[in-house]
Amino acid sequence: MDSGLCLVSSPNHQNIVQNNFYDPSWLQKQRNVPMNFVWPKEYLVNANEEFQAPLIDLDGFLKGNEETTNNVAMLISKACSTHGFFQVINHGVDLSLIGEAYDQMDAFFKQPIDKKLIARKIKGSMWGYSGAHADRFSSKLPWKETLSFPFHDNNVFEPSVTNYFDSTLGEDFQQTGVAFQKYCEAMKKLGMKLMEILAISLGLDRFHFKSLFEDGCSIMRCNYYPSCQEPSVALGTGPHCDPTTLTILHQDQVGGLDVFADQKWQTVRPRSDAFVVNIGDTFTALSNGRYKSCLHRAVVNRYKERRSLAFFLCPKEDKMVRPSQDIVSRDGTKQYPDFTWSQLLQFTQNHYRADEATLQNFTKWLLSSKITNTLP
Ligand SMILES: C=C1C[C@]23C[C@H]1CC[C@H]2[C@]1(C)CCC[C@@](C)(C(=O)O)[C@H]1[C@@H]3C(=O)O
Ligand SMILES: O=C(O)CCC(=O)C(=O)O
Ligand SMILES: [Fe+2]
Repeated sequence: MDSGLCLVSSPNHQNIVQNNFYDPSWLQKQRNVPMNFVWPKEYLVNANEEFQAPLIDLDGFLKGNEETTNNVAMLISKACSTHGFFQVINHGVDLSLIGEAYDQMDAFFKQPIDKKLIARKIKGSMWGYSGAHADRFSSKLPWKETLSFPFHDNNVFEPSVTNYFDSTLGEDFQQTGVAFQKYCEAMKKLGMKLMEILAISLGLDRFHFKSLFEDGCSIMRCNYYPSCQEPSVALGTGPHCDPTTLTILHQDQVGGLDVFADQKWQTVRPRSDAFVVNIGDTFTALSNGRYKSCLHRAVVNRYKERRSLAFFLCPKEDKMVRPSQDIVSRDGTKQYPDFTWSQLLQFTQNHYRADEATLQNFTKWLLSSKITNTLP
C-alpha cells in the first residue's frame, strides 16, 4: 500500500508538518503546491459541462402516496441504471440541521492544527481528523482535511456521535456532538427510506434491505477543502467510486463535485435544498451490477474554501452482501462473489486506495485470498 512519511525536511518548513500532518494554513499560502499534492495530467481534465443530475421530489413517497412512489421508483431506476447519481428535494431533513452541521464543522476546522490533532486519526482506525491523508499516502495527496466518525443507532442509551465527540474532544465540542448526532439520525432515517425505494425500484419487497442496514455502522465524514493557489494541478478528492452502499452528500454553495458520465467530467451545481445521492460499489454488488457506482471527484478552488458533508450508509459488517436470488434468476448470472462489508472496508483501508476500479480489484483479491486460504 502507498504509505510513508511526508515530511518536508528544510528547517524553514518546520511549520509544515507535525507528526506527519501538513498544516493547512501553511499549505494554503503556497504559490506552488508541494509535489506530493500534484496529480498526473490524466486526472486533471476539466469539467466543462453541467451534469443534469435527476432531481427527485420525495414528498409524496415519504407521505405514503402510492402513485408518486411508483413514479419516484421509476426515476430512481433510470438514474441508477445509467450513472447512479440523483438529487433529492423535499427529503424531510430540516435545513436548519444542515446549517448547524456546517457551523459546527467550521468551528472544528478553523482551529489551529495542534488543536485539530487532538482528534487525529490513529493508524488502523477509520475515525478522527486527517490532513491530506498524509499519514496513509505519500503521493497524489488530496487537498483536504477530513473529520470522520461512526454512526450506529443500536444503543439508544449511548448515542455513538455524542459519545465520539465527548470522548475525543471533550466539553468544548459537546454541542458539535449533539448537532452531528441529530444530523446522522436524520441521514440514517433518509438512507433507510431510500433503501425502501431502491428495493421497490428493483422489483423487490420494499423492506428487502432493512435487516442488512438497520444495525449497520455508517460513516459520517466532514470534508473541508482549503483554497489552493494552484488548483489546476491538485484535487480535493481524487477520482473514485464509493466502496460503501449509498452516499448522501450535501455540498455548500462553492461547487466542486464532478461526476464522470457520458465519457466526460461534468460539474454538479450545488443546491442548498438538495442532497446528492449516489450508489456505492456495495449496492452495485447487491443489485447484481444493475445499478452503477459512478466515478466522481472533488476539485479545489483558488479563492474559496469548500465544505461537504458525506454520510455513507453501510451494511452490518459481518452480514453477507449478496443479490436477491430473484434478481440473479432474472439476470441469469451472478456478477460478484458474496462478501461482507467488513472485508471490503478492510481492503480499502489496508490494501488498496479506493479509486475507479475498487470493486473489480476487490473481487480479484477476495477470490485469490480464498484460494490461498483453502490451499493445503
Ligand atoms: C470507506 C470509505 C473509504 C473512503 C471513505 C469511505 C467512502 C469513500 C472513500 C474515499 C473518499 C474514496 C477516495 C479516496 C479516499 C482515500 C479519500 O480521498 O478520502 C477514500 C476514503 C478513505 O479510504 O478514507
Ligand atoms: O466533497 C465532495 O463533493 C465529494 C466527496 C466524496 O466524493 C467523498 O467523500 O467520497
Ligand atoms: Fe465519494
